Amino acid sequence: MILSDADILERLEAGDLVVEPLDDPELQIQPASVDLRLGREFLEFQRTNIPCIHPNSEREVDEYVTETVVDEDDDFILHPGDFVLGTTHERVEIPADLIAHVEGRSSLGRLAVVVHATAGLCDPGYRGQITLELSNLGSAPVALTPGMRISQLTFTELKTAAERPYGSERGSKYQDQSGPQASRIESDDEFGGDQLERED
Ligand SMILES: Nc1ccn([C@H]2C[C@H](O)[C@@H](COP(=O)(O)OP(=O)(O)OP(=O)(O)O)O2)c(=O)n1
Repeated sequence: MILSDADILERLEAGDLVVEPLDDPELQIQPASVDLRLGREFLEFQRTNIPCIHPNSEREVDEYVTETVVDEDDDFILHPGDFVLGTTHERVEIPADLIAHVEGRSSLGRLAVVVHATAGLCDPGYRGQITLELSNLGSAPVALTPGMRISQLTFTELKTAAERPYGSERGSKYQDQSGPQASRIESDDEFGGDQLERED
């Protein structure tokens, strides 16, 4: 069951679902979602000198990203074909019996701005700001202003609460993240290993 505006308000008031700061609830709480605003920090991939990213190489991913913090009242220009990581201004706490989905806003979609290129799921138990995978599929640069409503979060009730919510056991490498976080896929091994053993 997807939470409606009344359900969302009830859970926010109960305090187990957290979206903060929620400065303008009347504007931000939509019929069945909460609009989240764009933060000021961005991570951009270098355009040159990247032979190839090896996801499993220790910290290699970090070497190829540079951080930009947009000044107050300034914009971040997202050029056609760009892929950058941004962040929501709000931090969230998702209780063990809900799962949240990061969705785009139609008004930005109509400008060809995508807010999550691939992954849009916030696990039960997740706490932190949400890293946005921003891309511009159009042919004109688009100015993104920190503080603008950039994405919306929907909440779905689980049939039963997660027994091992995000943060409680292995994995959970993005728990309590603040600002945009580059991929930490290289620590997958440490957290259980994704590589299949070779059969000789
Ligand atoms: N666009 C998104 C999507 C998710 N998350 C946060 C909330 C999720 O609960 C957490 C982990 O997401 P995934 O489970 O999709 O990521 P991984 O499987 O790579 O990480 P882990 O191994 O920690 O589960 O990251 C985020 O900040 N931005």
